[in-house]
Amino acid sequence: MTLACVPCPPQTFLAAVNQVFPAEDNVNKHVEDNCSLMYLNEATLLNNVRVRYSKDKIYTFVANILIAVNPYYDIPKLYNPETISKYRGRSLGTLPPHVYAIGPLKGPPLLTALSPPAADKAYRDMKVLKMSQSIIVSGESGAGKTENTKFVLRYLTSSYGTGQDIDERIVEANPLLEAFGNAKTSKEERNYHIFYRLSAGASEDIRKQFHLSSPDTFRVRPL
Ligand SMILES: Nc1ncnc2c1ncn2[C@@H]1O[C@H](COP(=O)(O)OP(=O)(O)OP(=O)(O)O)[C@@H](O)[C@H]1O
Repeated sequence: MTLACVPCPPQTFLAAVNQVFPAEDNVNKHVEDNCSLMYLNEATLLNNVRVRYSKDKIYTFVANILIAVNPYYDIPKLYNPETISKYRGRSLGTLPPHVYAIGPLKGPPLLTALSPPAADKAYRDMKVLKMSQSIIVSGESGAGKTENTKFVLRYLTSSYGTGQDIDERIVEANPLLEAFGNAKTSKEERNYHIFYRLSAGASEDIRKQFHLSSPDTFRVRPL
């Protein structure tokens, strides 16, 4: 299903009864948490996210999961320092859904889902429960996972950090860490990206030690 950027004009369809689900009369009404929808089904959930997105409200809760729609443009003031301080230490649900609060679709819309609602809750749970916390960020390619992860890092380091540029350092290390997990399996490339980075960037000594040549000359036997 493709979500439109603006609410579509009402249309009439003929459908079998078992394909029809209840919805509120006012299709432009939206709620901050999909669980608060009077009728919860795939269509009402997607409509809620769509209506919110058309108003630049790209974040929506589903209980303690956060859905984010990639806006593909900078929404003014959404991530500025004032917004960061507004969310600091605030319980989940007391402020509108935001990646700073918790744990997130476009062009056609793309969705990223973060669980648990991310940043502030993860930090407070770490302090209170004295346990390491994980934030799961999931979504299709281009959904905004990397961007939202950066927002979370920036939020945590500017709210609770020591003032060093630790967020930049983590963000800069990201492509390198991703290279250990990403591999393309087309005919031209059959290894993890880190291998090509290593063969491209290694000094002469390292190349000799690991028997590496230029990445362009690397071939593996076809499976
Ligand atoms: N919240 C946002 N505000 C503005 N632009 C955004 C936002 N989220 C994503 N984008 C835009 O969408 C692009 C793609 O997002 P991103 O790289 O985070 O996707 P991804 O889910 O990590 O993709 P992949 O899985 O392919 O790495 C970004 O480069 C940025 O231009």
